[in-house]
Amino acid sequence: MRSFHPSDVVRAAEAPLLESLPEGTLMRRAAYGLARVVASELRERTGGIAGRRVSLLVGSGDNGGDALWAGTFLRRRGVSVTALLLDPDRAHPAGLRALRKAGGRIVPATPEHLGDPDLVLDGIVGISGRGPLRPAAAALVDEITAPIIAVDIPSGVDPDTGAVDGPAITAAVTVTFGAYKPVHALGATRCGRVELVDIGLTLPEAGLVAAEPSEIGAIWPVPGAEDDKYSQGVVGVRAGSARYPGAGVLCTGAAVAATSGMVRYAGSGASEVLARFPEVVVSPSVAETGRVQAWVVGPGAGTDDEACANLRDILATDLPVLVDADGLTLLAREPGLVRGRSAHTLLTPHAGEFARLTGNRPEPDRVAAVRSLAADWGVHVLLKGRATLVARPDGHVFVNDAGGSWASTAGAGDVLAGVIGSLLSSGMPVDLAAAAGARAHALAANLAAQDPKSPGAAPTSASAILSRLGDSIRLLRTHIAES
Ligand SMILES: NC(=O)C1=CN([C@@H]2O[C@H](COP(=O)(O)OP(=O)(O)OC[C@H]3O[C@@H](n4cnc5c(N)ncnc54)[C@H](OP(=O)(O)O)[C@@H]3O)[C@@H](O)[C@H]2O)[C@@H](O)CC1
Ligand SMILES: Nc1ncnc2c1ncn2[C@@H]1O[C@H](COP(=O)(O)OP(=O)(O)O)[C@@H](O)[C@H]1O
Ligand SMILES: [K+]
Repeated sequence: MRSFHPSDVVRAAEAPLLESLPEGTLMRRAAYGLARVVASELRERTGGIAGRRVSLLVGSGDNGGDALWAGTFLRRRGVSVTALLLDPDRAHPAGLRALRKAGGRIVPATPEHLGDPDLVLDGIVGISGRGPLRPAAAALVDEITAPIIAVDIPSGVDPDTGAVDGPAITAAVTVTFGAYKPVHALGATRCGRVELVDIGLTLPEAGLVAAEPSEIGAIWPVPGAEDDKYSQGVVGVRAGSARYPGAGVLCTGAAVAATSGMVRYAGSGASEVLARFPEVVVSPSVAETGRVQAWVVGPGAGTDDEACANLRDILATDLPVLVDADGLTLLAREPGLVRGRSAHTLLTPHAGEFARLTGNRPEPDRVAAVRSLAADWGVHVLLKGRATLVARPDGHVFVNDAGGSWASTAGAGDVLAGVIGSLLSSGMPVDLAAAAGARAHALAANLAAQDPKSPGAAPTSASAILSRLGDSIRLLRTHIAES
């Protein structure tokens, strides 16, 4: 698992090292790692290091100190370094002395001093920064055309929530120290590639984690020698309606693709489902559906009296239940239906549905919001988006950065519900099923946007995502062999 630690935890972990090590050791350790990444980026992008130009944006805190020390190390490799000081009287004194001694140029932070660098280092603010870039920094950043390497975090992006509320850095690479911070998962589009430099911190267990592809590949259920269609879990899907038959087809098809057991469909879209997926066992109603080990209820299922009665009946079982879409709209009116269930419930809202359930949108602190709903209702919650979050009632959260936004298309959520439902029926713990499903779904969306015959990517659709699920699971499972 990759762990993400909030800034107060990182600061607390730094404290004993700051006490025990000679002054400046930790910063120079961080800056040395940073300089190595910058040097390799220079080589990769320009073919060399000596004689290349790097500009440093230097703020008033230790983040600026990191940039100044990295500039010092780069000078020793023949790089031409210019430090632009945003607050000259407060720039890190030791870093400033070292860079000056190493032959760096030190200038005020105005656009005319920006020059034409090969790379820019963002040392404006680190984990103590709050709010957007201030006007002088924002004006300078506006003029930059070179790729930016963010020091620790991209300045202007909240380190703990990834929220952006005004001008902020968009980095090609972020080099972070000691620990990944929440922003590196929650604000991935601002961070670019993230490199971690070990500075020797000892950290507590994290409350926000991401599963590695190999870990998901390793737990993905596949049939064994003793298995049959029932032993691997049967999922019941109550989705689709006369108005939205497609939701039933997409959700059921995704459940079929995700695992090898059996899928039962209950609802009025049975003939559409069968036409596309003849392996599904259909029945016209929930009551007439055979035994299942988990239920998915809600995608396109309507909000009429029958849909409501079905939701009640399904939630009255002692089986794990995933509630999505129309099911969430019904639940918002009657939250009591999930309280005190003997089995787990997973709610899978997008931001709008989240607001329907709680009265508030989840931003800007999406992790806190999803934790609070999960704890208050005693359920698991998957909050959709570019960074999908999965919260357990005990506050533990999985994050999955989709690595792209191709899944932002109608019906993609129906596919996600089917995948996770299938995993739930296999007996996988709810948080892992949700996290693994989100990962496979996001990967399938990225694959669907690509074409092996031509480079680049193009808009895709829910049907295409569904058709690439198998490839996505195969890819995740090949990571087991590689790791
Ligand atoms: N501790 C360690 O051992 C190690 C720490 N390390 C490094 O230190 C970094 C943390 O450094 P830090 O705590 O000095 O604060 P940092 O984030 O540089 O700047 C905050 C200052 O900026 C200001 N400011 C605030 N918001 C702003 C805004 N929006 N726009 C502009 N300015 C803003 C605010 O001052 P103000 O102007 O408000 O008085 C505040 O004082 C950390 O991320 C890592 O890079 C590494 O060297 C490893 C070892
Ligand atoms: N900007 C985005 N980047 C990446 N993934 C996204 C983005 N927006 C939505 N998604 C994903 O696409 C799916 C959309 O689900 P949902 O909103 O329920 O759509 P629908 O109801 O049309 O099926 C979810 O898996 C969500 O995480
Ligand atoms: K920074």
